[in-house]
Amino acid sequence: MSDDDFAQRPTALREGAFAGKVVLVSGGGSGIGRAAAILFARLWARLVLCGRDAGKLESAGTCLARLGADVSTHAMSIRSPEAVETLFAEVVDRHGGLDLLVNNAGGQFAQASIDIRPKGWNAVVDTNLNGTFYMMQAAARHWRDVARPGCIVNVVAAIWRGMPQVAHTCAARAGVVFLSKTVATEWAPLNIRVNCVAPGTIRTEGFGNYSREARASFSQANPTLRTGDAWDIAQAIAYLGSDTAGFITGETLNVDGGSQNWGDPWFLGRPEYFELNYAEARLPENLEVQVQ
Ligand SMILES: CCCCC/C=C/C(=O)SCCNC(=O)CCNC(=O)[C@H](O)C(C)(C)COP(=O)(O)OP(=O)(O)OC[C@H]1O[C@@H](n2cnc3c(N)ncnc32)[C@H](O)[C@@H]1OP(=O)(O)O
Ligand SMILES: NC(=O)C1=CN([C@@H]2O[C@H](COP(=O)(O)OP(=O)(O)OC[C@H]3O[C@@H](n4cnc5c(N)ncnc54)[C@H](OP(=O)(O)O)[C@@H]3O)[C@@H](O)[C@H]2O)C=CC1
Repeated sequence: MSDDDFAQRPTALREGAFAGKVVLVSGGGSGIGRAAAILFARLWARLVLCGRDAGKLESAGTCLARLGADVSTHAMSIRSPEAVETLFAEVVDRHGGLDLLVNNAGGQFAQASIDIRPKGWNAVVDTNLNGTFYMMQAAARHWRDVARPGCIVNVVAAIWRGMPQVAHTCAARAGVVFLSKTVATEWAPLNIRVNCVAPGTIRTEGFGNYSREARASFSQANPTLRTGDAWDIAQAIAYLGSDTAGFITGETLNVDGGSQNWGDPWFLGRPEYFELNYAEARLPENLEVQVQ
């Protein structure tokens, strides 16, 4: 996976689908956000990238400019409501408005929930839930004030069976899913659609935060027995953000290789209690059968 690869991969979306549209991608300097930004550039969007690391943003901005996009980059943290307000003022000033917000910034660290300290819990919830809300609210206020339609796509996670060893992010992402369902209704009169994309295990720079053992479990965490890549998620984001999805709101699209049905990621490695050992597993007496 590389910028060059994403610049050429086939896409189901129509060339020019985002012509004249301004798309803001948070966390656009790396991984899923960067792949999505490349896809939007190929669909002729004008791009705004934000994240904390100015170097990552600059590198992504250079790549997008090479693809012909009009792009601005903004180093800031979505955890600061003031920084979010400033970002939106800069976007309006520089691009004249916004059409699509992609809330992709986020992350977590692996720890057993019994050990998570308040500062760590708050860091994760503040980023993934509160930061996402500040961005959504700022976008909605903008669209309300200028009486223009808008669209939001939030990147969450496939949390549907819980996420052992990352309880903080599971709680925050569940919050975003139900926040999205709620405002999809509240903001429908403003002509704003709100949807989520729930990735399963997606091979990105973010994997570097996890041990080798954890990463090995990620590729075994769904019935396809492989990880997805950032392009899988980028395309889902662009679809939900496009006019083609104009009748979809309050929805969550899972792009997870079927992880809702089978397989578990273990962020710190699988605890002994959950090790599978069919050879030594004993059935209750009345279920023992003779195998020929
Ligand atoms: C559905 C299946 C999913 C499968 C796989 C998923 C993969 C991904 O999501 S990959 C992409 C994600 N990218 C990341 O996760 C980025 C890595 N994480 C972070 O950037 C940060 O940890 C953060 C955003 C979650 C927190 O940011 P920040 O406020 O900068 O946090 P601090 O580093 O200052 O730490 C605050 C506090 O948090 C606790 N803590 C942080 N890291 C750890 C750790 N590795 N282990 C334990 N605790 C940690 C700790 O309490 C920190 O306070 P201090 O002790 O005072 O440092
Ligand atoms: N890869 C996977 O398997 C999965 C990923 N996800 C989620 O998808 C999203 C993208 O992850 P991915 O691309 O894999 O990993 P990355 O770590 O590459 O992306 C996370 C991005 O979020 C940005 N970010 C983090 N905190 C903040 C903040 N406070 N303010 C602004 N930007 C911030 C980072 O930028 P910077 O460092 O510049 O701040 C970074 O670009 C994340 O929300 C992630 O948790 C969900 C499920 C699975």
